[in-house]
Amino acid sequence: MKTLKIIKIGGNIIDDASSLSAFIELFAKLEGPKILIHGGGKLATKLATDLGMEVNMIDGRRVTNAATLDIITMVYAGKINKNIVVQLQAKHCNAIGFSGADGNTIVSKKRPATPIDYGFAGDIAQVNTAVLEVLLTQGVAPVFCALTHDQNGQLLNTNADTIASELAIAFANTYETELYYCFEKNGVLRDVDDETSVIKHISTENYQDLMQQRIISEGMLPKLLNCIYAIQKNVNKVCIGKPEMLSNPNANFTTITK
Ligand SMILES: Nc1ncnc2c1ncn2[C@@H]1O[C@H](COP(=O)(O)OP(=O)(O)O)[C@@H](O)[C@H]1O
Ligand SMILES: CC(=O)N[C@@H](CCC(=O)OP(=O)(O)O)C(=O)O
Repeated sequence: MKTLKIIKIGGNIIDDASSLSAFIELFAKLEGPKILIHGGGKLATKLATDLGMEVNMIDGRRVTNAATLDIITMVYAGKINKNIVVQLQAKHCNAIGFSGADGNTIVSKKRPATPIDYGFAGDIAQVNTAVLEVLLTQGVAPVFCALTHDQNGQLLNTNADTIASELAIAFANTYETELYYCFEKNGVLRDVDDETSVIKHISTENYQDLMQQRIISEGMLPKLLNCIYAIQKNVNKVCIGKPEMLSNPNANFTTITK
């Protein structure tokens, strides 16, 4: 079976021009089929705040009203997605930008309003891989932003970490899938301010202890839950760390195991 690399980059990499261009260079050089998923929550928060809009995050997830949905559509599907695609083209990596509506690739359901009303937030119901398979076999890299659709005309905000794990799971029958969460830290840290405190292995058995000890908080909460879910659903490899882990297996990063 061929290996498919599914790589997610977070807000702090996107926000920093030199980190982003270093990542783009690394991604462009990766051999074989690959998919990139980007977040951008940080930039959306900044723009919304600059416009005097209230930003409400609960457990690392954004409460998305109609005005917020407009902002994130412009930021995620527009500015960030196109900026990444154009930079990949400059490195001779052919790429195409996607939301879940494009090619009907990711269909989601609006999250129920109870117990917490997240507004226009979508939980993924279906991933359609056919269009993506065609691109992957042509050597084209799909680049996903954090938007899905309900097939009824509504875009929905979906956590980028979740999009990455659901894409990896959807391809797990046809490829050896490797899922990498790249962000600005070395991995999941025992002490968030100490880059040397990387937890090298997290398993489906010990992750709940880490949650209970509050070692995991904010954006790391949905990230780790997505990692655990992916490894349980037969994704072959799941890692969290700096982009260097993509080219250096000896780098310090976190691996999630069954
Ligand atoms: N134990 C931990 N190890 C590393 N980061 C953590 C931990 N707990 C919380 N975090 C926070 O989670 C953030 C990553 O989540 P998030 O802000 O959503 O980033 P991204 O945009 O990369 O997905 C880190 O920047 C860090 O502040
Ligand atoms: C529902 C939800 O929370 N969606 C996220 C989507 C963006 C994202 O995931 O960005 P990062 O990966 O950079 O955090 C949000 O709007 O913040």
